[in-house]
Amino acid sequence: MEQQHLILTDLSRSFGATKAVDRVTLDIPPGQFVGIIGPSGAGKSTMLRLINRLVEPTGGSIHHGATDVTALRGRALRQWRRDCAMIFQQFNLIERLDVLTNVLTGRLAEHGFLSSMAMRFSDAERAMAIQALERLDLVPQALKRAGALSGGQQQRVAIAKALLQRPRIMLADEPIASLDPGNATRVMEALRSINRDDGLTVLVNLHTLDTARAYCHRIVAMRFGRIMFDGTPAQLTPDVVRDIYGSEGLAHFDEGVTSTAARVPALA
Ligand SMILES: Nc1ncnc2c1ncn2[C@@H]1O[C@H](COP(=O)(O)OP(=O)(O)OP(=O)(O)O)[C@@H](O)[C@H]1O
Repeated sequence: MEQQHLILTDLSRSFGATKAVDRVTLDIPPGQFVGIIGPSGAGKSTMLRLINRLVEPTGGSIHHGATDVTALRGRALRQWRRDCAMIFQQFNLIERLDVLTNVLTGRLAEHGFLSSMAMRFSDAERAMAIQALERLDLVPQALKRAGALSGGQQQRVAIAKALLQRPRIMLADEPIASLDPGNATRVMEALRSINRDDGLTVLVNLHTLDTARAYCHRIVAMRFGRIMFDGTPAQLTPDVVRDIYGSEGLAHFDEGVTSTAARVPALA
């Protein structure tokens, strides 16, 4: 069951004349930690949204094992969205609710309409939520208002909430872009732990090459909607980086192979 590859074949999405994702083909084995890098507007976000069907493709296909993800409808589509949890740069928590309740909302997809409205959760679900908070070092914050937490803590709450879906794939769209380095490290460590300990496949969009190098088994670089590079961190040499970001982008990098925390500017 867990041995299913996620396979994108000629996956495309246009917005008017813009080819946001342009014939992307990727085979992602289960349990891989994949970093997606590339300049602003390269199509990274659209690709993750295509995978969990927040955005519909204009061409190509997505398969998970034998399942044609692009054809899923109704209940099967809802199940797919549970299988691939998504976390966002802006956390997407309900700030006025406490942390524990926010984490429990990760279970709402399993509930009927009425019990969702009443936010009624079982003891087993509460135990799951507390276990997730323990893993993410957030038990002391459990009864605090989510909006009162630091950005890094809020992102860890978002990860705990995502874990309550019991996903098989974790999609993370620039999860550390608005965090300071210390909090960014804790969030990346949390993603690494669920990848290693739970065997979840992780696909994470990143703006910083050094983070991608430090955490990912595989780096996929996009530009103009296309894949420019697909390989290991060691294969991502300065020449390859120049191809991905162009010479303008490269000027922001330390020429050493272990560059850089600089955000790469948009390339026209
Ligand atoms: N809903 C939309 N409507 C119109 N154009 C869109 C939409 N979503 C994305 N695009 C365009 O598609 C292209 C790819 O955008 P996308 O957000 O996927 O890139 P990205 O690599 O994630 O960029 P960033 O790093 O800045 O988030 C861009 O040109 C963007 O303007």
